[in-house]
Amino acid sequence: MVETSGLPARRACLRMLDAVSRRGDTLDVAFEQATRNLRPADAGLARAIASEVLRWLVDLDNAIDSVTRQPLAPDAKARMVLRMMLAQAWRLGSPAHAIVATGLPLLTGGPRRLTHGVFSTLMKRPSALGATPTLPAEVQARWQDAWPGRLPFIAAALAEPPPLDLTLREFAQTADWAARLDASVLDEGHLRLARGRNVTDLPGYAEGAWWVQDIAASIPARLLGSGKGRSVLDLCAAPGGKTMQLCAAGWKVTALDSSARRLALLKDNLRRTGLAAHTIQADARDWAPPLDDDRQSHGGFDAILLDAPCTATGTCRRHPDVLHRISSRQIADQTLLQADLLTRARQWLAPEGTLVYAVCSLEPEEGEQQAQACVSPDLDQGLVTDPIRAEELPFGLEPDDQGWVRTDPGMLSEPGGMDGFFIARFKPG
Ligand SMILES: C[S@@+](CC[C@H](N)C(=O)[O-])C[C@H]1O[C@@H](n2cnc3c(N)ncnc32)[C@H](O)[C@@H]1O
Repeated sequence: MVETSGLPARRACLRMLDAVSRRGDTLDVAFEQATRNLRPADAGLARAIASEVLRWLVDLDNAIDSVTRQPLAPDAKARMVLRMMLAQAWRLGSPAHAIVATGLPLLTGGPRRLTHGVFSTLMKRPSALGATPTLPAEVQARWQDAWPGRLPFIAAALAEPPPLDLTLREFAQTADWAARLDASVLDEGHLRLARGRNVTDLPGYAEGAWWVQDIAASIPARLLGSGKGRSVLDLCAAPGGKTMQLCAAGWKVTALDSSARRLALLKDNLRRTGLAAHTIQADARDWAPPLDDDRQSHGGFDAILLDAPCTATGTCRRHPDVLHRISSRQIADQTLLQADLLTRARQWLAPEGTLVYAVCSLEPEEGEQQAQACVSPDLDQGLVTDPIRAEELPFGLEPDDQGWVRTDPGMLSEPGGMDGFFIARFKPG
């Protein structure tokens, strides 16, 4: 049977949204599974529709509910298909006839007439989407509590997918690569390109002259400065954005990660960029550095970068699934893991060493509260803050009163925003 062109992309999109909303999968995992057999253009379209649905889900639902007499069940297939149809009309500018032709066939045996009726009614009205997406109630409550003054800016930043940021292997070539890539310079060694460009087709990709990395994600490794052959442990390293920064800055890098799949990506990245690190697949909670020749102790690393696993809510612009998947339970689970990893990292630091802790999360439990616990005077092997200075940060960002850094997606809004990160730097106390 010949399928309507464009239908495979919509089927894959529906599968992705199902995996995120029912199974709690990340959008990345759902994408990989649902688009395995699709042409790249169809896979890209499936992801674009799914991302817009997740970004605007509350507003799309409000529009749907405004024209149905009986609200559709929250998990009804017809509701998900309508969300996809409306996102294509209002966000991607697809023509209504194509949306109907590729939307209704997804509802075999389902309420096609009702779905068509709801869509047609809404198409006679102006778009129901404002300038800023409405956040899910739980997220709104959490962030209102944590960042009352910043919440409107964070929500506004969610309206559009982010631009494409690159970190360069050779900082000295910043101006050359900006010209070759038609990019703007965000900082020395960091470029920003308009979104929508195919990464692997860009000049410099094949020879590993750069890698994709949001400007906020580039800050933690920069705070360790130049390595000059000293040793650094990149404790949760894959897929290796920060490992590559550290290698390029002259550190002797040990890159550890528990995920074999992600560590394989890290190794591919090192091969492509011609950089070298010692890689280890291990759970950091079961691992210990090998002992020195005298077999008495490990002398400790000159630096440790702990870019800890987290809820990743700071990446909500590129991963809008976090708005719907992350609840207080996941925050609590990640917080325990981070505290464990911090306890171990502390023990592996040389007496004059530096530890940078980072999370791409907007939840204070994973950021400020972890840092506060690290500098508690009650701790054996406690740490003290090594305050981050304003001149170490790009774009006029300022550290807070404690010498820590908090970024959010509403910052740097003029050139297109940045991910939300918490970053602190410590020394042995
Ligand atoms: C935020 S990501 C790291 C991103 C990476 N630093 C980069 O810049 O590309 C967190 C990583 O922690 C790893 N991870 C999670 N739990 C771990 C554990 N117990 N031990 C070691 N690695 C772990 C995950 O596999 C994931 O790759």
